[in-house]
Amino acid sequence: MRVIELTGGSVAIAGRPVLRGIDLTVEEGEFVALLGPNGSGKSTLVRALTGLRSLTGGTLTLFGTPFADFHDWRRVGYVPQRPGATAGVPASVREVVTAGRLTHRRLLRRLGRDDRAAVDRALALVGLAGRANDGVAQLSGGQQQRVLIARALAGEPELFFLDEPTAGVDAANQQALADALAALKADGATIVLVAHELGPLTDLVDRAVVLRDGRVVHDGAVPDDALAHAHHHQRPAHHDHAPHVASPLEPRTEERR
Ligand SMILES: Nc1ncnc2c1ncn2[C@@H]1O[C@H](COP(=O)(O)OP(=O)(O)OP(=O)(O)O)[C@@H](O)[C@H]1O
Repeated sequence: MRVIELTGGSVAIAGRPVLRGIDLTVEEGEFVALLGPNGSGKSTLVRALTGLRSLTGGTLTLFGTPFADFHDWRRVGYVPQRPGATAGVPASVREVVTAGRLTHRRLLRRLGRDDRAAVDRALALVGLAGRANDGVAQLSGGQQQRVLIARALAGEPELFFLDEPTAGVDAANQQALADALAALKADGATIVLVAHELGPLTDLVDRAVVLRDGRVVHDGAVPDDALAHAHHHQRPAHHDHAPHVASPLEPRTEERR
């Protein structure tokens, strides 16, 4: 099944073209790496694919459904860019991860056995089962990133977007992430991941799509320069104002509005 089909996808921000006619198809079970220099449009593409940013041109179908008719966001998980989003939040690791179940619960229904099992599985997948009752603020940046990944995993997504989950994350945490994504992939999930260098994720990647200046300049094997060595990665200022991660306790549905 074709999970993502974007044809001629364009986005302009404040009149400036940021994505210019992107064609991208992703099949069920594929692991696609989105690569490209700073400002090439990777995050904007992920936001467009998750409905956080409207396309100004082109057509998009998700799971074979035209975007305008697609409402099954429970099937989609998203881990935004911006490590440290959990810093200073007085919540336990388990509480943050449990927030990932909100779209599965009816309003005011208490957590059920399925919810708790999914939370436990997600915590185990990212290797944080032993830290469930610790405050998130006590964890390192890399571990906090894993908490956000576990929160998205708790929703048991079939299509999973991660925006630079390895940026600024140490080797041990990168390996933990690679293990979690390998397990998710083995379960048949479709994964789209933004990265600068792939490091321990390299072997999981089926296809690399490279953006430059809002266009796809490569779609195929992973290019050599993306394999391991670090690029100097300057985070542009606009990421400090990312509108969609006000709090890790915010339900995913609200992140999408
Ligand atoms: N909210 C915004 N307001 C204004 N310009 C924006 C906004 N979001 C993105 N842009 C611009 O769109 C272009 C693409 O940005 P985007 O974040 O998608 O690139 P990226 O490839 O993800 O870069 P990075 O690797 O730095 O995250 C950049 O020139 C950026 O400045």
